[in-house]
Amino acid sequence: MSETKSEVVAQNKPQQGGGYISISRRSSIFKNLEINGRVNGFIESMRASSPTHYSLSQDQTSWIIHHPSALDMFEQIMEASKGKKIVMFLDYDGTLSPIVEDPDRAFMSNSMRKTLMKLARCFPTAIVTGRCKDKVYNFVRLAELYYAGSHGLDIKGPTRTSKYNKDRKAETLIFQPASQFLPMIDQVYQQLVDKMKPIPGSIVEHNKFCVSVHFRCVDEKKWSELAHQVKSILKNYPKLRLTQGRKVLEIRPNIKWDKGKALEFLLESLGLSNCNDVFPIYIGDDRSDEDAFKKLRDRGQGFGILVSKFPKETSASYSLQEPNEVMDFLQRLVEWKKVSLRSRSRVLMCT
Ligand SMILES: O=P(O)(O)OC[C@H]1O[C@H](O[C@H]2O[C@H](CO)[C@@H](O)[C@H](O)[C@H]2O)[C@H](O)[C@@H](O)[C@@H]1O
Repeated sequence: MSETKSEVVAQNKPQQGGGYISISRRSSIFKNLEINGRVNGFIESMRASSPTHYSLSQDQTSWIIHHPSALDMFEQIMEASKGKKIVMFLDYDGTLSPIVEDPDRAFMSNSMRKTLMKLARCFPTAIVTGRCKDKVYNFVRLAELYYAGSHGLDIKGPTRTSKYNKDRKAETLIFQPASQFLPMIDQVYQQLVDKMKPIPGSIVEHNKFCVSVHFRCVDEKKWSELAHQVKSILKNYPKLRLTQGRKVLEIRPNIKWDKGKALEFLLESLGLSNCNDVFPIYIGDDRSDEDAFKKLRDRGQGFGILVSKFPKETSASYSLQEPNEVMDFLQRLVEWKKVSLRSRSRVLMCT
């Protein structure tokens, strides 16, 4: 897939705050783009995809003002949700499980699993991930959740009945808007595996409707070779597109479908799409989650929470620093629900 300069710029500063590069860092990236051309720009963007440090306290302060901690703002958030149906959308890597070097070992803690189980008893809950749906299911192992794998290209409803799907037949909800891409994705996966063999540390992961090329463990000196190889394959597949996540290049079908669309589809499946009283909360850490954050802003419903220790450009309203804080937030939601149910039943008993 040939890439023009403006496309590279667009990847560095995705639409509507989809980028993950701090303001000061971004301007230096733009300078680099102009001086060194598109290869360096792409490499800068790869470097910025998963920052490990941050130094400018000025940006840090403005970040906290504009994206306060969802834990600190818990009461205000709950006040805003009053009388509305909360629906939970959760990304997996970096949100429910900590980022680790080996993608096959990104396990979720047992306490996170218990929290999710309780959460799903209180609110409809979906996992929305770039991973293959079955792989993420093996990590989460909760049949009462909705799963949207491959960036929302592979959606499946709960297989265990819960309060929210008891009227539906198990496994009725299945949606795969890009099934015609399966053979192409298989082909590209094979080619990528071959091309990545000489690059130590690279990992090619088959995510069913998408492919991930990981460079977290690749020496930075080899990044441009890796990017070059990926692009040389993709130029023969104009129906695929290249996006970036945290130290990962993602190859996806070039169709108008993303995590935001998946969120909308799931709300529709729950019969909540046209309700004014729905309050979706989306928690995620990666660039692809921005599509969902933006969707919530556009709908004027609920809000997004970005999981990040570092200031990033985002359409999310609040922040949490890491998966442990996500778990605290989810536990508080469960407690809040219990208390509000108890006080409602007390009111009913008194009337
Ligand atoms: O949408 P997500 O659930 O966030 O999936 C995006 C990618 O997540 C995984 O990679 C990331 O986590 C790995 C394990 O912690 C880490 O090694 C890697 O550097 C991260 O990018 C997953 O393996 C990818 O396939 C997903 O595309």
